[in-house]
Amino acid sequence: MAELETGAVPIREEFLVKQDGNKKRKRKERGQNKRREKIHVKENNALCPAISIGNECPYKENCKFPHDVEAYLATKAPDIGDKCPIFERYGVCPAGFKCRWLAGHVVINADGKYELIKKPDGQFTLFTVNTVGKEVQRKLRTKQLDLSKAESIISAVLGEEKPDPSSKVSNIPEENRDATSAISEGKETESVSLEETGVLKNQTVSVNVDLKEISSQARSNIALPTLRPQEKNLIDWRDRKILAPLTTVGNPPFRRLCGSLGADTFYSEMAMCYPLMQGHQPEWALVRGLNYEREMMRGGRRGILGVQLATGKLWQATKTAQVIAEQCDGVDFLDLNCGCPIDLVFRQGAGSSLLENPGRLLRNLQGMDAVSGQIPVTVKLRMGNKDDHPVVKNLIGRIFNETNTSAATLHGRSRQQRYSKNANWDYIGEIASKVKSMNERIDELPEDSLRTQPLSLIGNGDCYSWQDWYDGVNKGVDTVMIARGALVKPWIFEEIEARQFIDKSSTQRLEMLEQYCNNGLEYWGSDSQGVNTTRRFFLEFMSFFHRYTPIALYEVQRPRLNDRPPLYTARDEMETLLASNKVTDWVKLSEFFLGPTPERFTFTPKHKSNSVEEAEG
Ligand SMILES: Cc1cc2nc3c(=O)[nH]c(=O)nc-3n(C[C@H](O)[C@H](O)[C@H](O)COP(=O)(O)O)c2cc1C
Repeated sequence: MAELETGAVPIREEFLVKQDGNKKRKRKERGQNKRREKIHVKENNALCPAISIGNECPYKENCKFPHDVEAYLATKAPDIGDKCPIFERYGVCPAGFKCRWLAGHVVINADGKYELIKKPDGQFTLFTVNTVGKEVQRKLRTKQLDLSKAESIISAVLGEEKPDPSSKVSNIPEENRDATSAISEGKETESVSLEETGVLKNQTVSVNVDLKEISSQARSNIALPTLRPQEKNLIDWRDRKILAPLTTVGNPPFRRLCGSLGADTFYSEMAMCYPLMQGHQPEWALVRGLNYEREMMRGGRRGILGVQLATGKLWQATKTAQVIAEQCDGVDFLDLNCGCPIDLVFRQGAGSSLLENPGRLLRNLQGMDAVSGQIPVTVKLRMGNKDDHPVVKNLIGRIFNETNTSAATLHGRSRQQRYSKNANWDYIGEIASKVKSMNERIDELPEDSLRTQPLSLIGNGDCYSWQDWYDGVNKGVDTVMIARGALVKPWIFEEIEARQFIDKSSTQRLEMLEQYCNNGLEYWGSDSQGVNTTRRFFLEFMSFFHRYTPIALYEVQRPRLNDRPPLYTARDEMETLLASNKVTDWVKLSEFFLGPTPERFTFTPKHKSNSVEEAEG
C-alpha cells in the first residue's frame, strides 16, 4: 500500500498516479469565492413572450417586443441539438421558438412560415409551487399587505399582555426544568424596537423581557388569535430520507434528482426574511419548489417540502410566516435556521447567533407557529458557537416546553469548528435521549401548554453512506439529514433503502448528470437564458459531484468523505473525467448536454477547491 498523507483516502495501488515526490503541495483554499463574475445571457432581439409560444399577443402593436418570428430565427443562436429533451418527455416545449433545440418541435407550414408543433396529448406537467406573485411583492414593498394577524401575535409574544400570576414555571415537569431555569436565571434585558415590529410607529422602547413571564405566557395565557395548535398537521419524521437545505446547490432541479433517487423530504434554499418582507423578487424565488417534491415518492411516502427562513427578529419571522402561510400553495413545514455560521447572517443576529439568545429564538418559533395555520414549524440548530460551549442541552428543553416545534435538527458541530473535525454524534445521542425522555412525559405538561405533539430530533453531520445513516438512527434520533453526502453521491438515499453500497458506473453517473441538466432545462427553460442558468448550477453541482471516489477503488471498507484521495486513474476514461477537479473538465461535461459554452464564458465555483469540507450553511 502506498504511503498516505494524513487525511488521505487509501486507494488501491493499481489506480494511483505516480507523482514527482518533489512537487510542492498546493496551498489549501478555503471558504467561498466571493468575487465571481456572473455572465448574464440576454438575447438582443428577444421575441415577444406570447408570440414565442405560438400565441396571439394581447398588446398587438403596443407590445415592446418584436413579433417577426422569421427575423428572430435568422439571428438566433444555432440549435444545440435536434431533439428537444422537454418535447421528447412531455410532447410540448414551453420555450417555443426560443428553445435551443427548436428543430425538435417546429415545421414549415403551407405558407412557408415556421410553426410550433405539439403532440396531441402533449402537456407540460411540471408545476412550480410557492410562487408569490408580483402583486403581493408590490404590496409588501409598499406596506399594503394586511399583516394584522402577525402584528397581534407579535404584541402577544413580546409580552404586552399582563401575565397571569397563577401560571407558574413550576408547572413544567421536573425532567425539563433544568433547561428552562438555567437559561432564565434572572432577567434577560433586550432592547426591542417596537417600530420594527410594526406594532408601534415612531417610538423605540426598551422592553424588559422576563423570560419566566414569556415562558409562562407562551404555555398558558397568551390569547393567541390563531388556530389551536392541535390543528397543526402532524409529520411523522421517523426514517424520513431528508435532503438538507443547501444554499445555491440545493435548487429545485437538484432536489428533484435526489427525489428520483429516494429522498422524500426537501428544504428550499435558505431565504432571509428581511428581503422577503421588502418584496425582493430574487429572495422569493428561493421559496419556490416543484410539484414533484410533494408527490408519492419511491419509498411509498408522500414527499414533503419545507421553506427555510433566517432572521433574528420576531417581527420578520412572524410576518414572513403569515405571508407564506397565506400565499404559498406547497409548504409542508416552516424551518427557522439557527445554525448558519456565515458572518453576514450571524452579524444580523440570525442563524447560529440565535443560539446565544434563546429568548429571541423561542419567540421567533412561537410567533411563526402562531401565524402559520396548519403548517408546523421546525428548527435547525448546531451544537453552539464556541467549541467548548455547546448549548443545545439547555435549549432543547426550552424548545420542548415553550413551543410546539415539530422537529429540531441538530448539526453536531460548533460555528467555530465549521467543518474541521468530525461531527459529534455522541452529543447528538445525548440530546436524543433527553428528547426521548421529555416526550415520554409529554402528558405532564400543563393542559394549556403550546405543545400538542412529541418533538422529533433529526441528527445531522457527516452522513456519507448507508452505514453512517443507520449508525445515526441507532443513536436514538428519529432520522438523519444528509447534506454533502448527497451532493457527492445523490444516490445515497438509494443505498439507505437497499442497506448496501451501490457502485454506480461512469455511464450511470453520466446519466444522472443528464437528468440534472434536463431538470434544469425544465425548471429554468430551454432558451439561451435557461441553458446558461442550468450550466452555471450544473458546474456548482460538479464542484461536489466530482469528489465521489468509486467504492471499488478503495482499499478500505468504509471511506470518510472528508479524506481526500491521492491522484488516481479510475476504471475507465469517463470515470477519470468525472473525478477531475478541473473546472475546464466540468465545462467539457456540461457541453455533452448543454452544447458549446458561449464566448467569454468563465466560471468560478462558489465554494473553493476543497468545497466539500468548507461550504457554509
Ligand atoms: C453548499 C452548502 C450549502 C448549505 N446551505 C445551507 C442552508 O441554506 N441552510 C442550512 O441550514 N444549512 C446549510 N448547509 C449546511 C447543511 O445543511 C448541513 O447542516 C451541513 O453541511 C452538515 O451536514 P453534512 O455533514 O451532511 O454535510 C449548507 C451546506 C453546504 C455544504
